[in-house]
Amino acid sequence: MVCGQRVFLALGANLGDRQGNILQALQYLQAKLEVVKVSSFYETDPVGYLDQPRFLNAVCEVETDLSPHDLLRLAKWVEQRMGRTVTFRNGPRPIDVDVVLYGDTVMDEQDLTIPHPRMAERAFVLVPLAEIAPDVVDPRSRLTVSELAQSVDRSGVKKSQRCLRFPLDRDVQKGTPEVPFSLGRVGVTGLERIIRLESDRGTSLFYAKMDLFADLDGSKAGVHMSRFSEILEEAAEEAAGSSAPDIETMAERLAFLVAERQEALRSEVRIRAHFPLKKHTPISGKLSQEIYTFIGISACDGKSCRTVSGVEVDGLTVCPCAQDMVRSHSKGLLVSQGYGEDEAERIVDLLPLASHNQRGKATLMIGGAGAIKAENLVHLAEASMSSEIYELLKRPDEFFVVNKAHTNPRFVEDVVREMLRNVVEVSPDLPDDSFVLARQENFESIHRHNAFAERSALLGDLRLEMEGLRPGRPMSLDRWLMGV
Ligand SMILES: Nc1ncnc2c1ncn2[C@@H]1O[C@H](COP(=O)(O)OP(=O)(O)OP(=O)(O)O)[C@@H](O)[C@H]1O
Ligand SMILES: Nc1nc2c(c(=O)[nH]1)N=C(CO)CN2
Repeated sequence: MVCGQRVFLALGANLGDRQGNILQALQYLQAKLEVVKVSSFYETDPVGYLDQPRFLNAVCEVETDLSPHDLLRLAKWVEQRMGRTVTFRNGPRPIDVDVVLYGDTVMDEQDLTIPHPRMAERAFVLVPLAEIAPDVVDPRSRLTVSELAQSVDRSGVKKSQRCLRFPLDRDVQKGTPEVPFSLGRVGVTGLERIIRLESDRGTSLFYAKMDLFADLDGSKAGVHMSRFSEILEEAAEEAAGSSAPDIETMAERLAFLVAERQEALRSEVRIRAHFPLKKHTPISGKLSQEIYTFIGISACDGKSCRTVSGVEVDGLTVCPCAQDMVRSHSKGLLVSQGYGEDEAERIVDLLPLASHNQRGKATLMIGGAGAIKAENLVHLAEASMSSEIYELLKRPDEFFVVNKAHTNPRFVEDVVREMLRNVVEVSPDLPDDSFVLARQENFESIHRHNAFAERSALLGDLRLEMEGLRPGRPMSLDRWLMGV
């Protein structure tokens, strides 16, 4: 096929589930070509042989490498696959697929004529065709489709809504709920989207997973779940279509939209996306690309939002406990070999000591006005583990990582405390009511289970606690988002 050819097929059905048949035919066609546009469906009076049920007609534009004959073969296969039997010309059928236009090709062969020989007289072809391709020129008459459509009687062709009719004697959702509880979060989870965010390289596309929720009043049973997710989908489309400066701003925009569309008192949006950041390896200075998970969470009451930015970062942790046992053991060995106590102590202080180590996942989130950006949080979280890790490590880099990790043995608790300290120390300018969450999960190498630690609190409380001025007060992410 010559590139840029516009190819159009006409579809018609007047037996069985006509709408279902056209949709099914479109699905079968896509086994071998790409359907790029489909017209509305039209209810049409039968033409040619009149004593038969009314037709449903549509036209689609397709993109294909198939030759005209292969396209005809595909059309015939679809007709036969859908149970069309040989009847008579213009007779009733579950589906008819005709090749209407194939670019500017004009051909007259025994089994194939292009443009379709009766196209110019058929309103049931021209009206849907004019809807999706008014300016396309019929290479035989040199008239545009819209001109051809003007010159036929269109009275027997009526646009029809695609619908599924079924007897609806009551609308369950319209009643009051049987149990009048209000619900905190109703919505969709795991919605996958490509989002646009501004990065240092301009606007980039990122793969993201989102959860979108609105609260639901106890008197409101009237929300159809499908309608609900439809609105959320629409809101997600709208907000995901335009770029945002960062993931938390994207979450905030979506939260506003959801609250507005759902007329909800409260909405909540959570987004996670994978971000590539460039890092230099520690010794050889090679550039490597590291993938981090950025998190944006926002809760909105229709007027204002509470927004959190966060990161999930992989790193390395070395177990202090096992290292301490290795130390005692090594010292004992030295003493048994005739070294004095003090000397043995100095030697084990000097030499690197083995321990078990594992990959760990640090999560660090900050919420509130002027919060630290996810890109910066990455470094605070990485610096809190025994060592950061790299995708690319030349041998001196590898030694650096192993040595650094064994010089900084840390339990999960240590990592969380380090993160909290880092946040408190680097952000003296953030308000006391900022939210901080630090979490560490270690995928233990000597167990099948993981080790876990977490703390979340208001920054002001962490400041006092670090000074020893007040015992720890917890604040959960959910409560902070709720403004409780
Ligand atoms: N452009 C075309 N698209 C589809 N079939 C075509 C075309 N040109 C010629 N034909 C030939 O017409 C034959 C009959 O087609 P089909 O069974 O669809 O006829 P019909 O739907 O009863 O009437 P009509 O061709 O007027 O729509 C096909 O087997 C095919 O070889
Ligand atoms: N309204 C309408 N009439 C027809 C149709 C059709 O698709 N719609 N197809 C025919 C044979 O191709 C004959 N007559």
